[in-house]
Amino acid sequence: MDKLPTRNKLLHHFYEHWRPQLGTETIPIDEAEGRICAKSYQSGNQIPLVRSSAFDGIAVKSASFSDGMPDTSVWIKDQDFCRADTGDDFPDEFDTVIRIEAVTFLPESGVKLDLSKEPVPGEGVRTSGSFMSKNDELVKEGDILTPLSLTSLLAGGYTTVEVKARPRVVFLPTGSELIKPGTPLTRGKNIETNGSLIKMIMSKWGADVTCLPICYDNHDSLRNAIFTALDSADILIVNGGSSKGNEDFTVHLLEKESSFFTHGVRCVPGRPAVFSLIQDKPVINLPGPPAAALAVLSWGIKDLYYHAMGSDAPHSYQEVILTETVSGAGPFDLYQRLFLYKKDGQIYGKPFSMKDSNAEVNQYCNGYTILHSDQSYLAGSPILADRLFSSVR
Ligand SMILES: Nc1nc2c(c(=O)[nH]1)N[C@H]1C(S)=C(S)[C@@H](COP(=O)(O)OP(=O)(O)OC[C@H]3O[C@@H](n4cnc5c(N)ncnc54)[C@H](O)[C@@H]3O)O[C@H]1N2
Ligand code: MOO
Repeated sequence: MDKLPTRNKLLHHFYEHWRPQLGTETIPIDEAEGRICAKSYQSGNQIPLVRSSAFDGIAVKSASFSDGMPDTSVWIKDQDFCRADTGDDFPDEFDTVIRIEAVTFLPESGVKLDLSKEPVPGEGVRTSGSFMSKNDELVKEGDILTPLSLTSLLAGGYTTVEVKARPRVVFLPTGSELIKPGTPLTRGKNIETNGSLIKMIMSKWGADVTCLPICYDNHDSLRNAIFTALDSADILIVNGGSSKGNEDFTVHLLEKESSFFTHGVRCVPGRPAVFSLIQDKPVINLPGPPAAALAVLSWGIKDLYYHAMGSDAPHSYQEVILTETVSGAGPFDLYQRLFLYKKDGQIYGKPFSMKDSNAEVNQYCNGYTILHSDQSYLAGSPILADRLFSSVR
């Protein structure tokens, strides 16, 4: 068991053998939030192009102040000064801006300035390129595009952006005991729920997810289903049949058909997960139990999904206080589901235990942490948690 690779080693080893080959597409910037940028972009614009006022005020000639404070009561608008509000350009004969709060406009003409000292040339002026310079780097290949970085692209002169294609994820549930949701439960049957879990979570990452009909435990049908699925998949997830059961065909089939194959990870639940490559595409055998499927999805498939697009998986890590002591899982790391909640300004993580029903776990679980092998974690100690879906209340 100790020989099983850690999560990091497993993924690292997998990435050494896998060269993702996703295409790209060019889309409108307003539709690109969360997508992965396919190339670097530099600004085509210099903003402001010449200069602009840093605040609401009047633009003046600094030379007027070279011999001390001038008699501004005789100033003529648009000759000795002009209005220049925040972001405004102004004529070249002016070079300095005075805040409007220091200016009183006199009834006839002229102004009264309430200044403690003469303005320095260039004061109150944003210089050319001070907001954005031509050729400033805006985004890099592999960046996850955010509303902010996308506004930089707009300012830099772009209206579309080239992004990595959304990976096509195909989910193949296997197991003769499985029935479609909505089918009345009968003895020995179990409702297929992992497909919806994968679809809901991965769609949020931007994946294009297709869930196939349940494939019953039959070697030839499973083989057919896998190869048909590969025609339209960039990533294939085969669920169930990962362990040692009589009908656990998946693991053997993948071992036989793959160019790269690794079975097992030093983390529970999810220990018998398979990461393999067929036709240079990742084929993951996700263990059937829903807790195992969630664990492998969180640390493994998410990483791999973003790696396919040349990016790193985003996480919402946060230090929280563990509310109950948890002993680890011996030589295995433990994927510990948590209920994250806020009390008196502090965020806590309540670990679920084997005693908690699935209904209770699924009702409250909104995060997880991974506890290291051979360690106990005491109630009251800080741990690093990652959010799963909903925000913490
Ligand atoms: N003798 C041993 N038994 C088991 C071992 C072992 O080492 N020796 N490993 C255990 C571990 S750990 C895990 S994890 C599971 C792995 O199970 P499989 O991946 O082989 O999955 P199945 O046997 O097909 O199903 C297990 C369980 O999960 C339910 N399931 C399957 N698919 C779905 C789905 N899409 N949605 C909801 N639930 C699903 C299935 O009905 C079973 O109840 O093996 C242990 N056994
Ligand atoms: O690794 Mo398995 O039951 O512990 O998911």
